[in-house]
Amino acid sequence: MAQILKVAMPKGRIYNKAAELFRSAGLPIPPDGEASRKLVIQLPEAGMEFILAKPVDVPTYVEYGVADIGIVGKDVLLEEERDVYELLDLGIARCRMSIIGLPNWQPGIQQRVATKYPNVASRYFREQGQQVEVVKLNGSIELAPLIGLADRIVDMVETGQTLRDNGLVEMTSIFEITSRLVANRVSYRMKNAEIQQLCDRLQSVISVPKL
Ligand SMILES: Nc1ncnc2c1ncn2[C@@H]1O[C@H](COP(=O)(O)OP(=O)(O)OP(=O)(O)O)[C@@H](O)[C@H]1O
Ligand SMILES: O=P(O)(O)OC[C@H]1O[C@H](OP(=O)(O)OP(=O)(O)O)[C@H](O)[C@@H]1O
Repeated sequence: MAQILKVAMPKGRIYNKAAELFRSAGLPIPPDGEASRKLVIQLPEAGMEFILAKPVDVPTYVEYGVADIGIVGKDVLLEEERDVYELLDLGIARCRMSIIGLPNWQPGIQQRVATKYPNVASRYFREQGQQVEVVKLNGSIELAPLIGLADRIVDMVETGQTLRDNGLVEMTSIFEITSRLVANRVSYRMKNAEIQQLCDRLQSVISVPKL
């Protein structure tokens, strides 16, 4: 008998894009929660349960096995380094992670970088042999160079509008980011048929190659 698949879905900008993908693969998915504050939605007829999570927490729920699978940005996977299987590149919520600064930026003796991604930033600058102090912020990262908190930032660029509106420049793009389907290691074995079936259906409607 098929087992219920618990799916951790990120609230926010990925949700609707993921929901569209699921629907075009013929998989039912609840509306984006605007009408309701319900966080766990059961769809027994589809053999699924959806957990509506904060995006950064999705890999945590999957690693601990309270969700069998989840959808999450590659940026979060790189930052959180949770022990999960990355099964599919869904090709949605495409953007890039970049080093950004003021147009007149010059390397100083003490360099400070602000970001939502302190682990990714520290790794990147270490690999580049650059000594920088990394400051963690939780949003509006572009403020940091404008008001003198940091020389540069590591942040997401999608349309480039936020950079343009704040007179900042993209210096280097370090990763291409898309959303990924991830699985708990035990669930992947115990619910392999269900997970494989979901992957096959999603794979048939996405336009990027299997990882
Ligand atoms: N313009 C963008 N800026 C940031 N992330 C983007 C962008 N476009 C796509 N993404 C992807 O969407 C994911 C979720 O972003 P979203 O803003 O919904 O959540 P969040 O950054 O955790 O915000 P919040 O703290 O408000 O919940 C990111 O992890 C990234 O993979
Ligand atoms: O290139 P763009 O299309 O302008 O998108 C990039 C912006 O979007 C994200 O911010 P978000 O909207 O998530 O707000 P935040 O500052 O609270 O993180 C990101 O941190 C950039 O600021």
